[in-house]
Amino acid sequence: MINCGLAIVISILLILYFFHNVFVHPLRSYPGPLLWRSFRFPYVISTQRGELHNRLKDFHTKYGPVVRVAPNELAYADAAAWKDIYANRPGHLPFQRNRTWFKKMRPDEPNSIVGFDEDDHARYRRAFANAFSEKSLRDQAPVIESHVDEFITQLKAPISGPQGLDKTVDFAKWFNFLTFDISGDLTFGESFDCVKTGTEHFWVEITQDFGKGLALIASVNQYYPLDKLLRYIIPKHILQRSKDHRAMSSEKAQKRVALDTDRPDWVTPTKKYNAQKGEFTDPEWGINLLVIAFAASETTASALTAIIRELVQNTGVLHRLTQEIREAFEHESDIAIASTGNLAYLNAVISEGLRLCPPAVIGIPRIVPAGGDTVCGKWLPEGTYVSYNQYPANHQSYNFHHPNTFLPERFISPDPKTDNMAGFQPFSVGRHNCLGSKVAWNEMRLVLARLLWSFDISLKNEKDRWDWGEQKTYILWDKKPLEVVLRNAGNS
Ligand code: HEM
Repeated sequence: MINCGLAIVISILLILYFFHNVFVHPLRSYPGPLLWRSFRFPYVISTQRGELHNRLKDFHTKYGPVVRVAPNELAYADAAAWKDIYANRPGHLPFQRNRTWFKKMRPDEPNSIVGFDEDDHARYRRAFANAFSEKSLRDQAPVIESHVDEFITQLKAPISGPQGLDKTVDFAKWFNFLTFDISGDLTFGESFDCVKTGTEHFWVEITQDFGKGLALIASVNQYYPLDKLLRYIIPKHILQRSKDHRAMSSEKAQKRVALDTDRPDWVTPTKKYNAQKGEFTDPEWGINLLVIAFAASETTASALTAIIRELVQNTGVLHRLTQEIREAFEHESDIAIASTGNLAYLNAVISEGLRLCPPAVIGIPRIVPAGGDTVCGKWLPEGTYVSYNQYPANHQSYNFHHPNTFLPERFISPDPKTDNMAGFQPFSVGRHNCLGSKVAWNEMRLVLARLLWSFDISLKNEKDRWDWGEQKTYILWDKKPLEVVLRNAGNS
Protein backbone atom coordinates (compact mmCIF):
# COMPACT_ATOMS: atom_id res chain seq x y z
CA MET A 1 0.00 0.00 0.00
CA ILE A 2 2.81 2.36 1.01
CA ASN A 3 4.72 1.40 -2.14
CA CYS A 4 1.68 2.15 -4.26
CA GLY A 5 1.24 5.54 -2.59
CA LEU A 6 4.90 6.35 -3.10
CA ALA A 7 4.67 5.39 -6.77
CA ILE A 8 1.68 7.71 -7.20
CA VAL A 9 3.49 10.60 -5.49
CA ILE A 10 6.60 10.07 -7.63
CA SER A 11 4.51 9.90 -10.81
CA ILE A 12 2.71 13.13 -9.94
CA LEU A 13 6.02 14.87 -9.19
CA LEU A 14 7.46 13.67 -12.48
CA ILE A 15 4.40 14.92 -14.39
CA LEU A 16 4.61 18.30 -12.65
CA TYR A 17 8.33 18.44 -13.40
CA PHE A 18 7.61 17.66 -17.04
CA PHE A 19 4.92 20.37 -17.30
CA HIS A 20 7.13 22.89 -15.54
CA ASN A 21 10.06 22.27 -17.89
CA VAL A 22 7.97 22.35 -21.05
CA PHE A 23 5.50 25.16 -20.31
CA VAL A 24 6.86 27.31 -17.47
CA HIS A 25 10.69 27.10 -17.45
CA PRO A 26 12.49 30.26 -18.71
CA LEU A 27 14.11 28.17 -21.48
CA ARG A 28 10.72 26.92 -22.74
CA SER A 29 10.92 28.86 -26.01
CA TYR A 30 14.13 27.12 -27.14
CA PRO A 31 13.69 24.25 -29.59
CA GLY A 32 14.81 20.70 -28.91
CA PRO A 33 13.46 17.16 -28.64
CA LEU A 34 10.60 17.00 -26.14
CA LEU A 35 12.07 14.28 -23.91
CA TRP A 36 15.44 16.06 -23.70
CA ARG A 37 13.79 19.42 -22.90
CA SER A 38 11.80 17.75 -20.13
CA PHE A 39 14.34 15.53 -18.40
CA ARG A 40 18.11 15.21 -18.02
CA PHE A 41 18.21 11.42 -18.43
CA PRO A 42 18.31 11.25 -22.29
CA TYR A 43 21.47 13.41 -22.22
CA VAL A 44 23.01 11.18 -19.56
CA ILE A 45 22.12 7.95 -21.37
CA SER A 46 23.50 9.31 -24.60
CA THR A 47 26.73 10.31 -22.86
CA GLN A 48 27.06 6.85 -21.32
CA ARG A 49 26.41 5.19 -24.70
CA GLY A 50 29.18 7.28 -26.24
CA GLU A 51 26.87 8.82 -28.84
CA LEU A 52 26.24 12.33 -27.53
CA HIS A 53 28.25 13.94 -30.36
CA ASN A 54 26.04 12.37 -33.01
CA ARG A 55 22.79 13.13 -31.21
CA LEU A 56 23.80 16.80 -30.85
CA LYS A 57 24.88 16.89 -34.47
CA ASP A 58 21.44 15.63 -35.58
CA PHE A 59 19.66 18.07 -33.26
CA HIS A 60 21.59 21.05 -34.63
CA THR A 61 20.67 19.96 -38.15
CA LYS A 62 17.01 19.61 -37.24
CA TYR A 63 16.48 22.50 -34.79
CA GLY A 64 19.20 25.00 -35.79
CA PRO A 65 22.21 26.54 -34.05
CA VAL A 66 20.71 26.73 -30.53
CA VAL A 67 19.13 23.62 -29.05
CA ARG A 68 17.77 22.90 -25.59
CA VAL A 69 19.37 19.55 -24.77
CA ALA A 70 18.29 19.24 -21.13
CA PRO A 71 15.86 21.20 -18.95
CA ASN A 72 18.63 23.62 -17.92
CA GLU A 73 21.09 23.30 -20.82
CA LEU A 74 21.53 24.91 -24.24
CA ALA A 75 23.92 23.63 -26.90
CA TYR A 76 25.27 26.17 -29.41
CA ALA A 77 26.52 25.81 -32.98
CA ASP A 78 26.53 29.56 -33.61
CA ALA A 79 30.03 31.11 -33.90
CA ALA A 80 28.92 34.15 -31.88
CA ALA A 81 28.55 31.89 -28.84
CA TRP A 82 32.32 31.37 -28.59
CA LYS A 83 32.89 34.96 -27.45
CA ASP A 84 29.83 35.16 -25.23
CA ILE A 85 30.47 31.92 -23.36
CA TYR A 86 34.25 31.58 -23.24
CA ALA A 87 35.90 34.98 -23.74
CA ASN A 88 36.24 37.77 -21.19
CA ARG A 89 33.51 40.30 -21.91
CA PRO A 90 34.09 43.69 -20.26
CA GLY A 91 31.28 44.37 -17.83
CA HIS A 92 30.23 40.71 -17.67
CA LEU A 93 30.97 38.11 -15.03
CA PRO A 94 32.92 35.04 -16.22
CA PHE A 95 30.98 31.93 -17.19
CA GLN A 96 32.61 29.33 -14.90
CA ARG A 97 33.34 25.76 -15.82
CA ASN A 98 30.51 23.51 -14.79
CA ARG A 99 31.16 21.92 -11.40
CA THR A 100 29.23 18.75 -12.14
CA TRP A 101 32.03 17.84 -14.55
CA PHE A 102 34.87 18.60 -12.22
CA LYS A 103 33.67 17.71 -8.74
CA LYS A 104 36.57 16.50 -6.63
CA MET A 105 36.78 12.90 -5.51
CA ARG A 106 38.08 14.07 -2.11
CA PRO A 107 37.43 17.44 -0.45
CA ASP A 108 41.12 17.92 0.45
CA GLU A 109 42.20 17.57 -3.20
CA PRO A 110 43.48 20.86 -4.66
CA ASN A 111 41.82 22.37 -7.74
CA SER A 112 43.68 21.91 -10.99
CA ILE A 113 44.25 24.24 -13.92
CA VAL A 114 41.19 22.71 -15.61
CA GLY A 115 39.01 23.07 -12.51
CA PHE A 116 36.14 25.49 -11.97
CA ASP A 117 37.79 27.77 -9.38
CA GLU A 118 38.70 30.93 -11.28
CA ASP A 119 41.19 32.25 -8.68
CA ASP A 120 43.19 29.03 -8.53
CA HIS A 121 42.96 28.78 -12.31
CA ALA A 122 44.38 32.28 -12.79
CA ARG A 123 47.22 31.56 -10.34
CA TYR A 124 48.17 28.30 -12.10
CA ARG A 125 47.74 29.78 -15.54
CA ARG A 126 50.02 32.76 -14.84
CA ALA A 127 52.75 30.39 -13.67
CA PHE A 128 52.48 27.74 -16.39
CA ALA A 129 52.13 30.35 -19.16
CA ASN A 130 55.89 30.89 -18.79
CA ALA A 131 56.50 27.35 -20.02
CA PHE A 132 54.66 28.15 -23.27
CA SER A 133 56.27 31.48 -24.18
CA GLU A 134 58.00 31.75 -27.58
CA LYS A 135 61.40 31.41 -25.89
CA SER A 136 60.38 28.36 -23.86
CA LEU A 137 58.95 26.70 -26.97
CA ARG A 138 62.20 27.31 -28.83
CA ASP A 139 64.16 25.80 -25.93
CA GLN A 140 61.86 22.75 -25.88
CA ALA A 141 61.98 22.16 -29.65
CA PRO A 142 65.07 19.84 -29.57
CA VAL A 143 63.36 17.65 -26.93
CA ILE A 144 60.30 17.17 -29.15
CA GLU A 145 62.47 16.68 -32.23
CA SER A 146 64.51 13.95 -30.55
CA HIS A 147 61.34 12.05 -29.59
CA VAL A 148 59.97 12.31 -33.12
CA ASP A 149 63.34 11.13 -34.42
CA GLU A 150 63.20 8.07 -32.18
CA PHE A 151 59.62 7.42 -33.35
CA ILE A 152 60.59 7.51 -37.05
CA THR A 153 63.67 5.36 -36.40
CA GLN A 154 61.51 2.75 -34.66
CA LEU A 155 59.04 2.74 -37.53
CA LYS A 156 61.82 2.42 -40.06
CA ALA A 157 63.82 -0.29 -38.33
CA PRO A 158 62.17 -3.45 -39.60
CA ILE A 159 61.44 -1.94 -43.00
CA SER A 160 65.05 -1.23 -43.76
CA GLY A 161 65.95 -4.76 -42.65
CA PRO A 162 67.30 -7.38 -45.04
CA GLN A 163 63.95 -8.16 -46.68
CA GLY A 164 62.91 -4.51 -46.95
CA LEU A 165 59.35 -5.60 -46.21
CA ASP A 166 56.43 -3.22 -45.77
CA LYS A 167 55.33 -2.84 -42.21
CA THR A 168 51.86 -2.65 -40.72
CA VAL A 169 51.44 -0.18 -37.88
CA ASP A 170 48.49 0.74 -35.70
CA PHE A 171 48.86 4.50 -35.56
CA ALA A 172 46.11 4.91 -32.96
CA LYS A 173 48.54 3.15 -30.60
CA TRP A 174 51.81 4.59 -31.87
CA PHE A 175 50.71 8.22 -31.80
CA ASN A 176 49.71 7.66 -28.18
CA PHE A 177 53.14 6.19 -27.47
CA LEU A 178 54.83 9.22 -29.00
CA THR A 179 52.72 12.01 -27.53
CA PHE A 180 52.77 10.52 -24.02
CA ASP A 181 56.55 10.05 -24.20
CA ILE A 182 56.92 13.71 -25.11
CA SER A 183 54.67 14.98 -22.36
CA GLY A 184 56.21 12.62 -19.80
CA ASP A 185 59.57 14.13 -20.63
CA LEU A 186 58.32 17.73 -20.50
CA THR A 187 56.31 17.33 -17.28
CA PHE A 188 57.88 14.59 -15.15
CA GLY A 189 61.37 14.91 -16.56
CA GLU A 190 61.43 11.38 -17.94
CA SER A 191 59.93 9.71 -20.97
CA PHE A 192 57.46 6.86 -20.49
CA ASP A 193 59.58 5.01 -23.09
CA CYS A 194 56.51 3.71 -24.91
CA VAL A 195 58.15 4.25 -28.32
CA LYS A 196 61.37 2.57 -27.26
CA THR A 197 59.61 -0.48 -25.82
CA GLY A 198 56.69 -0.56 -28.24
CA THR A 199 54.33 -0.94 -25.27
CA GLU A 200 52.11 1.24 -23.16
CA HIS A 201 53.54 2.32 -19.81
CA PHE A 202 51.20 1.64 -16.84
CA TRP A 203 50.71 5.40 -16.31
CA VAL A 204 49.65 5.80 -19.94
CA GLU A 205 47.44 2.71 -19.93
CA ILE A 206 45.36 4.03 -17.05
CA THR A 207 44.78 7.39 -18.71
CA GLN A 208 42.94 5.58 -21.51
CA ASP A 209 40.01 5.25 -19.09
CA PHE A 210 40.00 8.96 -18.17
CA GLY A 211 37.34 9.95 -20.70
CA LYS A 212 34.95 7.21 -19.55
CA GLY A 213 35.62 8.11 -15.91
CA LEU A 214 34.90 11.79 -16.57
CA ALA A 215 31.73 10.92 -18.45
CA LEU A 216 30.53 8.73 -15.56
CA ILE A 217 31.35 11.35 -12.93
CA ALA A 218 29.62 14.07 -14.96
CA SER A 219 26.53 11.88 -15.38
CA VAL A 220 26.21 10.80 -11.75
CA ASN A 221 26.86 14.34 -10.50
CA GLN A 222 23.73 15.50 -12.32
CA TYR A 223 21.65 13.61 -9.76
CA TYR A 224 22.13 15.00 -6.29
CA PRO A 225 22.45 13.19 -3.82
CA LEU A 226 23.45 10.22 -6.01
CA ASP A 227 26.86 11.87 -6.40
CA LYS A 228 27.55 11.04 -2.76
CA LEU A 229 27.42 7.38 -3.78
CA LEU A 230 29.93 7.80 -6.59
CA ARG A 231 32.77 6.15 -4.74
CA TYR A 232 30.52 3.12 -4.09
CA ILE A 233 29.27 2.94 -7.70
CA ILE A 234 32.74 2.82 -9.23
CA PRO A 235 34.12 -0.74 -9.01
CA LYS A 236 36.78 -1.12 -6.29
CA HIS A 237 39.54 -2.22 -8.65
CA ILE A 238 39.01 0.88 -10.82
CA LEU A 239 39.12 3.15 -7.77
CA GLN A 240 42.32 1.43 -6.70
CA ARG A 241 43.89 1.88 -10.16
CA SER A 242 42.95 5.53 -10.07
CA LYS A 243 44.52 5.92 -6.59
CA ASP A 244 47.69 4.14 -7.72
CA HIS A 245 47.85 6.45 -10.71
CA ARG A 246 47.48 9.56 -8.57
CA ALA A 247 50.18 8.27 -6.22
CA MET A 248 52.53 7.54 -9.11
CA SER A 249 51.91 11.00 -10.60
CA SER A 250 52.58 12.72 -7.27
CA GLU A 251 55.78 10.78 -6.83
CA LYS A 252 56.95 11.61 -10.35
CA ALA A 253 55.98 15.28 -9.93
CA GLN A 254 57.82 15.61 -6.62
CA LYS A 255 60.90 13.94 -8.07
CA ARG A 256 60.94 16.32 -11.02
CA VAL A 257 60.20 19.47 -9.02
CA ALA A 258 62.96 18.60 -6.54
CA LEU A 259 65.55 18.43 -9.33
CA ASP A 260 67.83 21.42 -9.44
CA THR A 261 68.14 21.72 -13.19
CA ASP A 262 67.62 24.05 -16.12
CA ARG A 263 66.37 21.33 -18.46
CA PRO A 264 64.00 22.77 -21.09
CA ASP A 265 60.53 21.57 -20.19
CA TRP A 266 57.20 22.74 -18.76
CA VAL A 267 58.47 22.75 -15.17
CA THR A 268 61.66 24.84 -15.30
CA PRO A 269 60.06 28.18 -16.39
CA THR A 270 57.09 27.58 -14.07
CA LYS A 271 59.38 26.94 -11.10
CA LYS A 272 61.38 30.09 -11.86
CA TYR A 273 58.20 32.16 -11.91
CA ASN A 274 56.97 30.55 -8.70
CA ALA A 275 60.24 31.25 -6.94
CA GLN A 276 59.36 34.95 -7.20
CA LYS A 277 55.59 34.88 -7.03
CA GLY A 278 54.70 32.03 -4.70
CA GLU A 279 55.20 28.31 -4.68
CA PHE A 280 52.71 25.58 -5.48
CA THR A 281 52.18 22.95 -2.80
CA ASP A 282 53.25 19.37 -3.59
CA PRO A 283 49.63 18.27 -4.23
CA GLU A 284 49.16 21.28 -6.56
CA TRP A 285 52.22 20.29 -8.59
CA GLY A 286 51.01 16.69 -8.60
CA ILE A 287 47.51 17.35 -9.90
CA ASN A 288 48.58 19.98 -12.43
CA LEU A 289 51.43 18.00 -13.97
CA LEU A 290 49.11 15.02 -14.25
CA VAL A 291 46.42 17.09 -15.96
CA ILE A 292 48.87 18.82 -18.31
CA ALA A 293 50.64 15.58 -19.27
CA PHE A 294 47.27 14.11 -20.17
CA ALA A 295 45.84 17.22 -21.89
CA ALA A 296 48.94 17.47 -24.06
CA SER A 297 49.00 13.85 -25.21
CA GLU A 298 45.53 12.46 -25.69
CA THR A 299 44.38 15.42 -27.79
CA THR A 300 47.44 15.52 -30.02
CA ALA A 301 47.36 11.75 -30.53
CA SER A 302 43.67 12.00 -31.49
CA ALA A 303 44.37 14.77 -33.97
CA LEU A 304 47.25 12.88 -35.61
CA THR A 305 45.26 9.64 -35.81
CA ALA A 306 42.30 11.45 -37.36
CA ILE A 307 44.47 13.32 -39.85
CA ILE A 308 46.28 10.17 -41.02
CA ARG A 309 42.93 8.36 -41.33
CA GLU A 310 41.54 11.17 -43.46
CA LEU A 311 44.71 11.20 -45.58
CA VAL A 312 44.71 7.47 -46.32
CA GLN A 313 40.99 7.65 -47.10
CA ASN A 314 41.48 10.69 -49.38
CA THR A 315 44.47 9.76 -51.49
CA GLY A 316 44.29 12.92 -53.65
CA VAL A 317 44.97 15.02 -50.56
CA LEU A 318 47.64 12.58 -49.37
CA HIS A 319 49.39 12.82 -52.72
CA ARG A 320 49.35 16.64 -52.79
CA LEU A 321 50.62 16.88 -49.21
CA THR A 322 53.37 14.29 -49.76
CA GLN A 323 54.51 16.24 -52.79
CA GLU A 324 54.59 19.52 -50.86
CA ILE A 325 56.70 17.96 -48.11
CA ARG A 326 59.14 16.11 -50.36
CA GLU A 327 59.70 19.19 -52.51
CA ALA A 328 60.27 21.40 -49.47
CA PHE A 329 63.17 19.41 -48.00
CA GLU A 330 66.29 18.04 -49.59
CA HIS A 331 67.41 15.99 -46.60
CA GLU A 332 65.51 14.35 -43.79
CA SER A 333 67.69 16.21 -41.31
CA ASP A 334 66.32 19.52 -42.68
CA ILE A 335 62.89 18.70 -41.26
CA ALA A 336 62.51 20.42 -37.91
CA ILE A 337 59.95 22.38 -35.93
CA ALA A 338 61.28 25.69 -37.25
CA SER A 339 61.33 24.55 -40.89
CA THR A 340 57.82 23.07 -41.01
CA GLY A 341 55.95 26.19 -39.87
CA ASN A 342 55.11 27.64 -43.26
CA LEU A 343 54.00 24.74 -45.42
CA ALA A 344 50.63 26.03 -46.62
CA TYR A 345 49.04 22.73 -47.54
CA LEU A 346 50.30 20.97 -44.41
CA ASN A 347 48.74 23.72 -42.29
CA ALA A 348 45.48 23.43 -44.22
CA VAL A 349 45.40 19.64 -43.81
CA ILE A 350 45.90 19.93 -40.04
CA SER A 351 43.22 22.61 -39.75
CA GLU A 352 40.77 20.53 -41.74
CA GLY A 353 41.55 17.48 -39.59
CA LEU A 354 40.84 19.54 -36.47
CA ARG A 355 37.59 20.81 -38.00
CA LEU A 356 36.25 17.46 -39.18
CA CYS A 357 37.46 15.41 -36.20
CA PRO A 358 38.00 17.88 -33.30
CA PRO A 359 39.86 16.27 -30.37
CA ALA A 360 37.71 18.32 -27.97
CA VAL A 361 34.56 16.71 -29.34
CA ILE A 362 31.96 18.52 -27.31
CA GLY A 363 32.36 21.50 -25.00
CA ILE A 364 32.52 21.09 -21.27
CA PRO A 365 29.48 23.20 -20.33
CA ARG A 366 29.90 26.58 -18.66
CA ILE A 367 27.38 28.14 -16.29
CA VAL A 368 25.62 31.45 -16.79
CA PRO A 369 26.76 33.60 -13.81
CA ALA A 370 24.75 35.22 -11.02
CA GLY A 371 22.13 37.64 -12.28
CA GLY A 372 21.90 35.98 -15.70
CA ASP A 373 23.55 37.12 -18.94
CA THR A 374 23.12 37.17 -22.70
CA VAL A 375 24.38 34.59 -25.19
CA CYS A 376 23.93 35.25 -28.91
CA GLY A 377 21.84 38.29 -28.08
CA LYS A 378 19.33 36.50 -25.85
CA TRP A 379 19.12 36.77 -22.09
CA LEU A 380 19.53 33.56 -20.06
CA PRO A 381 18.82 32.99 -16.38
CA GLU A 382 21.73 32.35 -14.00
CA GLY A 383 22.65 28.70 -13.61
CA THR A 384 21.86 27.79 -17.23
CA TYR A 385 24.40 25.34 -18.66
CA VAL A 386 25.75 26.50 -22.03
CA SER A 387 28.38 25.09 -24.39
CA TYR A 388 29.68 25.34 -27.93
CA ASN A 389 30.02 21.80 -29.22
CA GLN A 390 32.72 21.50 -31.85
CA TYR A 391 31.94 18.22 -33.53
CA PRO A 392 28.20 18.88 -33.88
CA ALA A 393 28.77 22.52 -34.97
CA ASN A 394 31.53 21.76 -37.46
CA HIS A 395 29.26 19.29 -39.24
CA GLN A 396 26.48 21.75 -40.08
CA SER A 397 26.06 22.99 -43.63
CA TYR A 398 25.08 26.42 -42.28
CA ASN A 399 28.64 26.67 -40.87
CA PHE A 400 30.75 24.90 -43.51
CA HIS A 401 30.05 23.81 -47.07
CA HIS A 402 30.26 20.04 -47.59
CA PRO A 403 30.65 19.82 -43.82
CA ASN A 404 31.24 16.06 -43.72
CA THR A 405 33.95 16.06 -46.39
CA PHE A 406 37.71 16.36 -45.80
CA LEU A 407 38.51 19.46 -47.85
CA PRO A 408 41.77 21.16 -46.75
CA GLU A 409 41.37 23.59 -49.66
CA ARG A 410 38.72 25.46 -47.66
CA PHE A 411 41.56 26.71 -45.44
CA ILE A 412 43.81 27.79 -48.33
CA SER A 413 41.52 30.57 -49.48
CA PRO A 414 38.52 30.65 -47.15
CA ASP A 415 35.30 31.95 -48.62
CA PRO A 416 33.18 33.63 -45.93
CA LYS A 417 30.08 32.97 -48.02
CA THR A 418 30.47 29.20 -47.61
CA ASP A 419 32.66 28.69 -44.52
CA ASN A 420 32.27 30.51 -41.24
CA MET A 421 35.84 30.38 -39.94
CA ALA A 422 34.89 32.28 -36.77
CA GLY A 423 33.28 29.03 -35.66
CA PHE A 424 36.53 27.10 -36.09
CA GLN A 425 38.18 27.25 -32.64
CA PRO A 426 39.73 23.84 -32.03
CA PHE A 427 41.68 25.20 -29.06
CA SER A 428 38.78 27.24 -27.64
CA VAL A 429 39.02 30.96 -26.81
CA GLY A 430 39.36 33.11 -23.72
CA ARG A 431 41.08 32.60 -20.40
CA HIS A 432 40.68 28.80 -20.45
CA ASN A 433 41.80 28.34 -24.04
CA CYS A 434 44.43 25.74 -24.77
CA LEU A 435 47.72 26.61 -23.15
CA GLY A 436 49.61 24.23 -25.41
CA SER A 437 48.14 25.02 -28.83
CA LYS A 438 51.51 26.07 -30.24
CA VAL A 439 53.15 22.91 -28.91
CA ALA A 440 50.39 20.88 -30.53
CA TRP A 441 50.89 22.64 -33.87
CA ASN A 442 54.67 22.10 -33.66
CA GLU A 443 54.25 18.43 -32.92
CA MET A 444 51.61 17.79 -35.56
CA ARG A 445 53.53 19.53 -38.34
CA LEU A 446 56.80 17.82 -37.49
CA VAL A 447 55.33 14.32 -37.16
CA LEU A 448 53.35 14.55 -40.40
CA ALA A 449 56.26 16.03 -42.35
CA ARG A 450 58.69 13.39 -41.08
CA LEU A 451 56.25 10.55 -41.74
CA LEU A 452 55.31 11.55 -45.27
CA TRP A 453 58.89 12.34 -46.21
CA SER A 454 60.04 8.87 -45.17
CA PHE A 455 57.09 6.63 -45.99
CA ASP A 456 54.45 5.92 -48.57
CA ILE A 457 51.40 5.29 -46.44
CA SER A 458 48.25 3.34 -47.29
CA LEU A 459 45.38 1.63 -45.49
CA LYS A 460 46.12 -1.97 -44.58
CA ASN A 461 42.64 -2.99 -45.57
CA GLU A 462 40.98 -0.94 -48.31
CA LYS A 463 37.58 -1.77 -46.81
CA ASP A 464 38.54 -0.23 -43.47
CA ARG A 465 37.01 3.13 -44.45
CA TRP A 466 34.55 4.94 -42.27
CA ASP A 467 33.54 8.29 -40.98
CA TRP A 468 35.52 9.45 -37.92
CA GLY A 469 32.25 10.33 -36.15
CA GLU A 470 31.17 6.67 -36.16
CA GLN A 471 33.42 6.11 -33.18
CA LYS A 472 32.05 6.49 -29.70
CA THR A 473 33.00 9.44 -27.55
CA TYR A 474 33.21 9.58 -23.80
CA ILE A 475 34.08 13.27 -23.64
CA LEU A 476 37.10 12.20 -25.75
CA TRP A 477 37.22 9.92 -28.78
CA ASP A 478 37.23 6.22 -28.01
CA LYS A 479 39.62 5.59 -30.86
CA LYS A 480 39.49 2.46 -32.99
CA PRO A 481 42.73 1.05 -34.41
CA LEU A 482 44.19 2.71 -37.51
CA GLU A 483 46.14 0.02 -39.32
CA VAL A 484 48.27 1.36 -42.14
CA VAL A 485 51.03 -0.05 -44.28
CA LEU A 486 54.30 1.87 -44.31
CA ARG A 487 56.59 1.50 -47.28
CA ASN A 488 60.02 3.08 -47.15
CA ALA A 489 59.92 5.91 -49.70
CA GLY A 490 63.64 5.56 -50.29
CA ASN A 491 64.46 9.15 -49.28
CA SER A 492 67.37 9.76 -47.01
C1 HEM B 1 45.56 19.04 -31.04
C2 HEM B 1 45.84 19.13 -29.75
C3 HEM B 1 45.03 19.88 -28.74
C4 HEM B 1 43.74 20.32 -28.77
C5 HEM B 1 42.74 20.19 -29.91
C6 HEM B 1 43.48 20.98 -27.51
C7 HEM B 1 42.28 21.59 -27.19
C8 HEM B 1 42.03 22.22 -25.99
C9 HEM B 1 40.78 22.86 -25.65
C10 HEM B 1 39.56 22.96 -26.55
C11 HEM B 1 40.91 23.37 -24.40
C12 HEM B 1 39.86 24.13 -23.61
C13 HEM B 1 39.07 23.20 -22.72
C14 HEM B 1 37.95 23.92 -22.03
O1 HEM B 1 37.49 24.94 -22.51
O2 HEM B 1 37.48 23.45 -20.99
C15 HEM B 1 42.24 23.03 -23.94
C16 HEM B 1 42.74 23.36 -22.69
C17 HEM B 1 44.00 23.06 -22.29
N1 HEM B 1 45.01 22.47 -23.03
FE1 HEM B 1 44.85 21.78 -24.91
N2 HEM B 1 44.61 20.92 -26.74
C18 HEM B 1 45.59 20.28 -27.45
C19 HEM B 1 46.88 20.06 -27.06
C20 HEM B 1 47.46 20.53 -25.90
C21 HEM B 1 48.86 20.48 -25.57
C22 HEM B 1 49.97 19.94 -26.48
C23 HEM B 1 49.00 20.98 -24.33
C24 HEM B 1 50.34 21.13 -23.65
C25 HEM B 1 50.56 21.39 -22.47
C26 HEM B 1 47.67 21.37 -23.85
C27 HEM B 1 47.36 21.89 -22.61
C28 HEM B 1 46.13 22.39 -22.25
C29 HEM B 1 45.85 22.96 -20.93
C30 HEM B 1 46.84 23.09 -19.78
C31 HEM B 1 44.52 23.37 -20.96
C32 HEM B 1 43.76 24.05 -19.83
C33 HEM B 1 43.89 25.54 -20.01
C34 HEM B 1 43.14 26.38 -18.99
O3 HEM B 1 42.11 25.97 -18.49
O4 HEM B 1 43.62 27.47 -18.71
N3 HEM B 1 46.76 21.08 -24.84
N4 HEM B 1 42.90 22.35 -24.92
